[in-house]
Amino acid sequence: MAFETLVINPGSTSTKVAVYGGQDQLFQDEISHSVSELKQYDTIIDQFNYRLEAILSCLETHHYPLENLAAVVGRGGLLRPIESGTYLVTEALKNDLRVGVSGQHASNLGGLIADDIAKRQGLSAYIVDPVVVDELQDTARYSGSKDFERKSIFHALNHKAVGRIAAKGLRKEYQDANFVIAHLGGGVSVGAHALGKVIDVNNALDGEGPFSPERSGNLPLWEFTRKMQEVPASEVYSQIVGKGGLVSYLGTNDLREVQRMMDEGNEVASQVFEAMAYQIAKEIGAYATVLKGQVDGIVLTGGLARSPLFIEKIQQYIDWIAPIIVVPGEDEMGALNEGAQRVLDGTEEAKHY
Ligand SMILES: Nc1ncnc2c1ncn2[C@@H]1O[C@H](COP(=O)(O)OP(=O)(O)OP(=O)(O)O)[C@@H](O)[C@H]1O
Ligand SMILES: CCCC(=O)O
Repeated sequence: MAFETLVINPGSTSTKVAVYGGQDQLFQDEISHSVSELKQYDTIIDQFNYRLEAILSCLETHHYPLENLAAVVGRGGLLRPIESGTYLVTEALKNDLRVGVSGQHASNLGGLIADDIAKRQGLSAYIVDPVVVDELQDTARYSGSKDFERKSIFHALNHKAVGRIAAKGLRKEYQDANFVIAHLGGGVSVGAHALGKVIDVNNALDGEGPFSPERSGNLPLWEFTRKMQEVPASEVYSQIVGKGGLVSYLGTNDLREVQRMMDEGNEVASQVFEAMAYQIAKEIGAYATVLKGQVDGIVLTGGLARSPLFIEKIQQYIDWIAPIIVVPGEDEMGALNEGAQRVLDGTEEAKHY
């Protein structure tokens, strides 16, 4: 039996909506939210009704009857640290999404909107592998100061999905293999996957790891602290997430644009391109060390992995470590659906937050 699911993925400037029948996507839409529309709302949670109405009208445009649904699944959110899996949306989970217990993120709306639509049909709502999936080994939690503990915040949904794809390619189960997985998107997260657990990963929302299209990654801390005393508090975080990386060096978060600059002979663009590949490769080497060299494969995924030139640059540093598997782009919608399908068909039990 093919269960139909509604999948909701709120991002910072768009909401993706899709309906699946079993593994097949019946349709997908991306609703764009202009800066001026979003400016009306003080917080992400204040956008709830606006985004909900947009999703409902998208479903109407497709003449999709909500009665056909077996479940609704949303991307979520900055919750408390939890283990990987598909979670039933409960009151406790909704409450933590609303208050932003670990911070504000567009995906906090995923579970809340999924639950609202599910309730209308008397169905359950789920979230799958939110960004706070935490499987860190204890040694990885040390930051170097007793006042700060390292946190696991990364592109868990895509990491886990491509981990399963890579394992299948090696005719193994994900939980029987070791991978270094690098999600290369607007932000970058590189994780050590040991027998199905991400035992260490750079916190992609807090200035750890390599620089990326819009994030700074590690910075010289003392210099940063001094410099940031000169700017308003609201500006400080955006220097790490949003205005860092390619945006800071070249004024764009688009690697394709950077490659156009390089084609026109822009030397700075070429150097920044090289440096981003270098930092990512260095991080991959570090995580291979976390796995003590026992690496079945290195997976390169996300939007940047669509660039053969960028992949080639990284590859030249790391191809001695383990076979490289490139899974370009990401399929968060498919991964959310699969998480819900595993619960609907009884392969997995939904976890409770
Ligand atoms: N064909 C391509 N060639 C080169 N770069 C590409 C290509 N397609 C996408 N990119 C780059 O990938 C980056 C965006 O990746 P992606 O779409 O995975 O990120 P995102 O979803 O916005 O952010 P995140 O993954 O951090 O949530 C941009 O820099 C974009 O220019
Ligand atoms: C940290 C994972 C999510 C994001 O990049 O926004």
